[in-house]
Amino acid sequence: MSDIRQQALDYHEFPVPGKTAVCLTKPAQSSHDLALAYSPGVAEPVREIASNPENAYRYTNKGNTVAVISNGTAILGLGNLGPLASKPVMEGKSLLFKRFANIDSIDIEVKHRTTEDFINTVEAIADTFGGINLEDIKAPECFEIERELIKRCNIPVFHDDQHGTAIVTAAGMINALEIQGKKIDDAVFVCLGAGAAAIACMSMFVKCGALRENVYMLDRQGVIHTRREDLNEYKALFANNTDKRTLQDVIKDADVFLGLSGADLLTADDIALMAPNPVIFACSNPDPEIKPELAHAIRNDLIMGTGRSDYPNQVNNVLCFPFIFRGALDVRAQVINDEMKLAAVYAIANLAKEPVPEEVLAAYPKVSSLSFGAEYVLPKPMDPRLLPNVARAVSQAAIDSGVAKITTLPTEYNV
Ligand SMILES: NC(=O)C1=CN([C@@H]2O[C@H](COP(=O)(O)OP(=O)(O)OC[C@H]3O[C@@H](n4cnc5c(N)ncnc54)[C@H](OP(=O)(O)O)[C@@H]3O)[C@@H](O)[C@H]2O)C=CC1
Ligand SMILES: CC(=O)C(=O)O
Ligand SMILES: [Mg+2]
Repeated sequence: MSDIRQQALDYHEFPVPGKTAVCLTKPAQSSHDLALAYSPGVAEPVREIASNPENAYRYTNKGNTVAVISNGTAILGLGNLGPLASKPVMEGKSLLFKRFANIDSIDIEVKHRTTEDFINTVEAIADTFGGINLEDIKAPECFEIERELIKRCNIPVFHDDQHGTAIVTAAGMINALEIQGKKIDDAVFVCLGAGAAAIACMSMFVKCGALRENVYMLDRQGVIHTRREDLNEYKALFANNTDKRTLQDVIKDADVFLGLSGADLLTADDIALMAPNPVIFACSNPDPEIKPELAHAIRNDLIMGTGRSDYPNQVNNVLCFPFIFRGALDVRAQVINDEMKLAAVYAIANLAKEPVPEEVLAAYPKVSSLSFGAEYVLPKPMDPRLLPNVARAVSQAAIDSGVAKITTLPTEYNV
C-alpha cells in the first residue's frame, strides 16, 4: 500500500507538478505569426464573434474545450475536503478527456459561500467552453446546481457523478444480470448510498426496466422508507413502503448490491445472505464497500465490480464522460438529454459483447484473455472502440432528438 502511495505522489510531482499543461496549436515563431495571433490580426476574429457568437466555434478553442468544475464537497468517497484538495481529481478528469477523446479540458475549483454563488460563478464563465462537466459536488446541492446551470447555459452541462456513473453502471448491470440469468424487472436491488451517484443510478435503472418497489436505498440512517420524515425530495423518490430498516434486513435474498457510499460498509456476512447468483458493484472510490477478495472468498456464484482499475469489471464513469462529450461536441448539442444518455448505455453494454482486439489485451498485461462473462461485463477504458461507438450513438441520438446544431455525423466515426 505504501508503495502505491509513494508512486502516486511521485507521479504527480515529477518531472513537473500536476498532470496537464497548455500547448499551442498555431505557429508563434516570427513577428508575422505574432501579428496574426495577437495584435493586430486577433482583432479580426474578435469582430466576427462580436457580430455572431457562433463564430467562437470557428475561430477559438471553445468547441473542443470542456471545463471540469468542482467545489470539492464529495471528492470520490473521501468526503468534503474542499476545492483545492479536489484539484488532483479534476486534473485527472482533464487528463482522461484528452487521452480518450482528444478533448481539451481545464480544471476549475470554486470556493463559494452559497449554492447560488456557485451557480452564478459557473454561469458567468460558461461561454468560454463547449461544455461543462460538473464533478464531485455533493447531494442534494448538486441537483439544484445542475438543473439551474442547464437552464442558464446554452452548452451541455453534465454532472458526471450522476449521469456518467449511471450510464456506465446501467450498462454493466444490464450485462451482469443477463449473465446471471436474471431479468431487470424481477430483480431486487439494494443501493447503499442515497447521494448524487446513487439517486442517478437508480433512476437510470428504473428507465431501463427496474421496478421502483424492488429498490431498497439506504443512507446513513438506514433504509429509506415511506414513514421517514427526514427525507429530501430526491431521496423521497425512492422511499419504499416497507418495514425493513437495516442493511441486513434488505440484503437478505437481494439480487443486486450497488455501493455508492464509502469504504468497507458491506460485510462477508451480508453477502452470504444474498439470493443465488448475485451482482455486487461496490463502486466507492478509492476503496470499495467490500474488497473483491473477501467477496469471492464467501461465494463463487457472484459477479463483482468495483470503481478501480486494478480488478476485473471496472464500473467507473471514465467509460462514459470523454465519449458522451465527444458525441455532444461533434454535433454541437445544446444539452445532453435522456435519449443521448440511453444511447450511451446501450453502446457501452453492446461493446462488451464484441471480440476484444489484441491491442486492448496488450494494455492489460496481467490478463491473458477477455470475453463477455462474469469477469468482463464492461469494456476496458483503453478500448479504442469506445470513442467511435459511444460518440456515434450519442451524436445520432442528439440529431434524432432535435438538440444538435450540426445535423450530419462526423466522418471520423466511419472507421
Ligand atoms: N465508480 C464510479 O464511477 C463512481 C463512484 N462514486 C462513489 O460513490 C460514492 C458517493 O459519491 P457521491 O454520490 O458523489 O457523494 P454524495 O456525497 O452525493 O453521496 C454520498 C452518499 O453516501 C451515503 N453514505 C456515506 N456514508 C454512508 C454510510 N456509512 N452508510 C450509508 N450511507 C452512507 C450518504 O448518506 P447521507 O445522505 O445520509 O449523508 C450519501 O447519501 C463515493 O464513494 C464515490 O467515490 C461516485 C461517482 C462515480
Ligand atoms: C469516479 C468518480 O467520479 C468518483 O468516484 O467520484
Ligand atoms: Mg466523481
